[in-house]
Amino acid sequence: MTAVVEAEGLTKYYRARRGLEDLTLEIRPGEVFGYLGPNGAGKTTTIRLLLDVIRPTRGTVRVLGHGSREPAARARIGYLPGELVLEGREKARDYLRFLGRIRGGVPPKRIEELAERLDADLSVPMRKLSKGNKQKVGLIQAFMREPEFLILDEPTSGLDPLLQREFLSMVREVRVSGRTVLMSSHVLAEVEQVSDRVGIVREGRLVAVEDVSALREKAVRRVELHFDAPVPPEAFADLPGVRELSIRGAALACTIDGRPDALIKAAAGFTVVHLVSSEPDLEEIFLTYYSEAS
Ligand SMILES: Nc1ncnc2c1ncn2[C@@H]1O[C@H](COP(=O)(O)OP(=O)(O)OP(=O)(O)O)[C@@H](O)[C@H]1O
Repeated sequence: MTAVVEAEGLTKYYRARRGLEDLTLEIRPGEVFGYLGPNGAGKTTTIRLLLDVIRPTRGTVRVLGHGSREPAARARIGYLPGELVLEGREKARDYLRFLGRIRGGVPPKRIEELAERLDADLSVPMRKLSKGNKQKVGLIQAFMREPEFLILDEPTSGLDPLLQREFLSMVREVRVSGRTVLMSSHVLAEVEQVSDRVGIVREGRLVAVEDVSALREKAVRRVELHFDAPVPPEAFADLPGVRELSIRGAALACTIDGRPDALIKAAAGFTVVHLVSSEPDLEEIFLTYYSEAS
């Protein structure tokens, strides 16, 4: 099967400033690929190169089997830009219907269905849309044609948590229908819920590509356990993967590298009344990769 994205040594400099350095990456048909990195890492640069909005300094990229300069792939892609410009007096509904017509006949009903799911107000003139509503209009135009390949740049920015969940279920539906998604984000927690694989980009370089399950195992987490009575520190000494252990009476706190299995088995000998496990922080995962690289 042809890869949906095939990038080879893809590099972009904005004059002397590095946007992206030597990206080699394959995105497979039918997968949700999460593209993670902090602000300025090079995510938007990558996406713009895929879409031929900007041209590479070096390297090549093929999208849906076409070179990035051939327009053939564009009609098969749904795209949500990171900074969507929507202006004018036209109502959002009219704008979407217009886009639907020029992009091969999207039934108005489909636009209304998506608007309802995302709780978007389409009766507002574009220039008066709130940030959240703008993002919803952007999502509707990206999803409405049911494209083969969806490229979403920071899709949840400006959406409240309930709508973020709705959005994630829309992504899952795209995946179930066998289509492909590339989604950039700086929030690991949302990406890991829907992605098959994630790429981590930092300072213009792809530092890792991992199956989400493998990434979770590698992640560092802070864990707290509270017991019904003080526990003996010896019971928790030298557990594999457990670091920065502190035990004060009935409360235990530590950091876990990877699997929490050893800690859970040790704790099972006592009565646990409360457990707090923080979501792994993206920054901490980067640190895991840095320590591996050095
Ligand atoms: N048009 C441009 N001119 C000059 N430098 C640019 C331009 N666009 C991006 N850059 C620089 O390239 C680097 C990568 O930026 P990019 O926008 O790709 O990052 P990002 O990961 O998408 O971050 P964000 O989430 O903030 O958009 C940054 O250092 C940025 O300042």
